[in-house]
Amino acid sequence: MSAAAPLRIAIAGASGRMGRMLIEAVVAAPDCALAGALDIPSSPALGADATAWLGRESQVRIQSDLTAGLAQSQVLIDFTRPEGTLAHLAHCRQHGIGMVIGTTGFSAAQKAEIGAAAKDIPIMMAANMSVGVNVVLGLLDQAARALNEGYDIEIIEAHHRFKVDAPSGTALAMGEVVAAALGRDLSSCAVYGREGVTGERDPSTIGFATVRGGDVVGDHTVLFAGIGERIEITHKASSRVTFAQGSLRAARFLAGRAPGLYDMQDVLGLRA
Ligand SMILES: NC(=O)C1=CN([C@@H]2O[C@H](COP(=O)(O)OP(=O)(O)OC[C@H]3O[C@@H](n4cnc5c(N)ncnc54)[C@H](OP(=O)(O)O)[C@@H]3O)[C@@H](O)[C@H]2O)C=CC1
Ligand SMILES: O=C(O)C1=N[C@H](C(=O)O)C[C@H](O)C1
Repeated sequence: MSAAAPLRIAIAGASGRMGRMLIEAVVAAPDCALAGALDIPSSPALGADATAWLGRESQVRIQSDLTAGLAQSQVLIDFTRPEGTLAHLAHCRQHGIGMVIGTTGFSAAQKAEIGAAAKDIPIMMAANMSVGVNVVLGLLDQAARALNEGYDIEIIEAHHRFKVDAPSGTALAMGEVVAAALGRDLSSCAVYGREGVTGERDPSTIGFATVRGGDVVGDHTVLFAGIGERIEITHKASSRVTFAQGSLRAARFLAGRAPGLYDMQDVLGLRA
C-alpha cells in the first residue's frame, strides 16, 4: 500500500514570528510538504532557504513572486498584514489555491472581499487557531446567556510589544460571541478604552482594555462583574506552537473541500 501524497503547503510572511513557527511545523509533519515560502519584496530574508534559521536545508527559497512561490502549492497559510493577505487572496482565487488566514486587523470591507473570494476557493479564517480559545468561545456563549442581567462585561487582552493591531482579533471575536448571545450589536455597544470623567458605566456596553509589552504571546480574559461576585474566563497562550498546530489542522481540513468560508469551529467540529 503506498502512502498518500503529502499536502503541499506554502507559508506567507515566512520570516515573521508566525511564519517561522509554521515552517517548522510543516517540515516536521510527515503528511505535509513545504511547497513555497513568501515574504514582502523589502524583506531581507528573500533568497534565503526557508529553514536556514533552523540550520537545515529545505530547497525552498523565500521569495516575493506569487506565481513562482505558489506554483506547487495546494494551500497557502497566511499570517501577514491585511494588505498582504488581500494581495495573496487575489492570486489564490485566480489559481484555485485554498487559504488558511490567521492575519488580524481587517476592516469590514476587507472581510467582505475575503467572503467574496470564498465563493471560488475554500478559506479557513480565524483570529485565533488555538484549540483552547475556540473552546473558550463556546464557554463565553454559555456564560453570557446565563449572566444576561446584572453583570458588566469587560474584555482584557495582553500581547507582546510588536503587535500592531488593537484590540486583538481574538478579543473582538470574543466580543462578537458575547454580544450575539445577549442579542446586542457589538459595533454599537463596544467601548474601546476609557479616559477622563467618563460617568458611570452603561450596563449595555461591552468594554475592551488592551495591554502591550515584552514578549507576551497572547492573554485574554472576559470578565463578568456583578454585585457580590465576578467571573473571569481566561485563556493564556504560552507558545505560538498552538497557533501553528491549529493552522496545520485547518490546512488538512481544507484539502479537497468545496469553496466556502470556514472557521476553527468547523475545523474542530465545535459548531453547535
Ligand atoms: N490567528 C491566529 O491564531 C494568530 C494570528 N496572528 C496574526 O498574524 C499576523 C502576523 O503576526 P506575526 O507573525 O506576529 O507578525 P510578524 O510581523 O512577525 O510577521 C509578519 C510577516 O509578514 C510580512 N509582511 C508584512 N507586510 C506584508 C505585506 N504587505 N505583504 C506580505 N507580507 C507582509 C512581514 O515581513 P517584514 O517583517 O519584512 O515586514 C513578516 O514576515 C498578525 O495579524 C497577528 O495578529 C498571530 C498569531 C496567532
Ligand atoms: O499578534 C499576535 O501575536 C496574536 N494575534 C492574534 C489576535 O490578534 O487575536 C492571536 C493571538 O492572540 C496572537
